[in-house]
Amino acid sequence: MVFSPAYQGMKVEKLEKTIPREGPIVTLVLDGVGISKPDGKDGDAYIIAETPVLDELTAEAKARKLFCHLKAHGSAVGLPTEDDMGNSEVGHNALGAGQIIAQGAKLVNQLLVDSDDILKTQNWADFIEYAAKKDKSIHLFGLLSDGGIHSHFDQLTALVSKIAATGVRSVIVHPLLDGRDVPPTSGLEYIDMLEKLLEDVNKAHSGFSYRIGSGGGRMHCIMDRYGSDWSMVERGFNTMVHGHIDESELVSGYKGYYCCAKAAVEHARELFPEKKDQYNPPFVVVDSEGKPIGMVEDGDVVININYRGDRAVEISQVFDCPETEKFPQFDRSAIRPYPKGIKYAGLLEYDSETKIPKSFLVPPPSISSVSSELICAAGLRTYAVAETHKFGHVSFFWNGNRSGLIDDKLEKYEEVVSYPNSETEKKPEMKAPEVTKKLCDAIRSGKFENIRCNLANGDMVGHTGSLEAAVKAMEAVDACVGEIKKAVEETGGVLMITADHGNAEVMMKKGKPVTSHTCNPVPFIIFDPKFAGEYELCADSIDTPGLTNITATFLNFLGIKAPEFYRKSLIKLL
Ligand SMILES: O=C(O)[C@H](O)COP(=O)(O)O
Ligand SMILES: [Mn+2]
Ligand SMILES: [Mn+2]
Repeated sequence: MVFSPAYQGMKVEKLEKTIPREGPIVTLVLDGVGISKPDGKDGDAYIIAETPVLDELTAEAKARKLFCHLKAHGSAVGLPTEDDMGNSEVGHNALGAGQIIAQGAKLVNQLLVDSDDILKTQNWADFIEYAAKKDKSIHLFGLLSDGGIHSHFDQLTALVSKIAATGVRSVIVHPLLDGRDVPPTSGLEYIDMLEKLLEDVNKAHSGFSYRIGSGGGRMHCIMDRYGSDWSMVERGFNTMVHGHIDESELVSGYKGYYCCAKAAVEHARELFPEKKDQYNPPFVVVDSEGKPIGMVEDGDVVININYRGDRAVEISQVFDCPETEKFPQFDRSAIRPYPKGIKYAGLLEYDSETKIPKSFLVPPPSISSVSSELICAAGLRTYAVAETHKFGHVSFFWNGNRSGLIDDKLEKYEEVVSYPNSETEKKPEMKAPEVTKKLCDAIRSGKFENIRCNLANGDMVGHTGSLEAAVKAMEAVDACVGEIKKAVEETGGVLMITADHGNAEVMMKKGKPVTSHTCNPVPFIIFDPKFAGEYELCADSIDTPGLTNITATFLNFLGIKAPEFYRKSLIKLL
């Protein structure tokens, strides 16, 4: 076996028996396409849509016993509880690593919520005790919900009370409304909970000022990912740091500056009901003289309360860039001079390869010996493709939250530039046809043994809450799967189709639109046109088969034995 120089020494065992196929082994992730309960009440875009290709592939795989359901939420993907829905980060981590990893959510709970261990860390001293000693404000910003995908309200509660106990007198919270991992207009409930939390601290400690300073919708302010729309980051930064709202926001009577968060959100709802929480315009809380009450000042501490990396990396780069350097994406001093000596930390480390952010309160999960390393060590060539919104899913998340290629001689990762987020509902086909074209070219090229692809539609359109758009999304996906099937058939490869978690299969609850993920299982379909009974699906013999079992499966198709610490393969060679 040839070892790539970067992975010399990594132990890769070949399977004794192999499944000889001429074409590549293709893993296709239909992002956010789960299997709903068949009571027809959920507004299941997958069932409602005309999906002849997927229907036929499913029927054929069932007939050959090459179909099963897999668990994609809760403990199967390392989340704290069985009520935690799956998400792209943990789903793609699971698919790439083949192991159940205690995820960031769980690690933060252990250190911050379930114990006082965080108080013993050096960073607690450097950031929180520092603010108490120097009498600086601590700014907490991030996603305000209990969706449990990027952040959790319980963690914010624990953080605020521990900061208060450390003696910090001034805390300013800059919440981003969610409506994507929780019901679309639930934001005010969380604002109320936050106001109560802060008021309780103020009542218990005389001279303390814990307040909401500014905010906005997560898909309009700050939480961009993969460089898709830096203007979101700039907008959120100016709102939070400089207490400034751009004039373009001040339309139809929207004022931008309000006496409290609740007044701001209520007014935005009245004027722009279609925006819901995700796209809520930015707001700044001002005093009776119209002065922002919570701008970031010299020497203040700024903490990102999100633990998940993809949508936290860009804003972290803004704060990590030294104040003496020009930040390449936008001018941090456009509104007023950028405050000096800001101390920035993430709740977690978001990218452990590029070390973003430079400081963090909780060490991230360590995800090692991922399948990409083994495949490179075996000298096999890999192609990965997705559109921008999901590009980091097939690269960064797949490889254990590390950016970049594992081996540039053996791997090629391609991104198809997405339409902006705001176009998703209007263009439910998204860039799936372009992604599919690249994928089929790669399948036919004969240059890759291993291929993976993510089609974003089920998830991204699912998050809009529009059943009609989600049905169109599923139909677009189906047409793409038809093309992919043809290319696999022509080349004599194998296609595995699955999803990272549910979303599009539940677009309604009690007649109301649903935008969030689900706890449903996901499909696993093997399409192997040259199948001659050399193996069988053995999901039944595995205790709770889940996403992590797919990794050993594609390794086996590639002729590689999965390491002992991987979860079992879904196929048994006969
Ligand atoms: O970031 C998002 O878009 C959602 O919160 C979660 O969706 P994802 O896990 O599918 O990316
Ligand atoms: Mn996803
Ligand atoms: Mn999603």
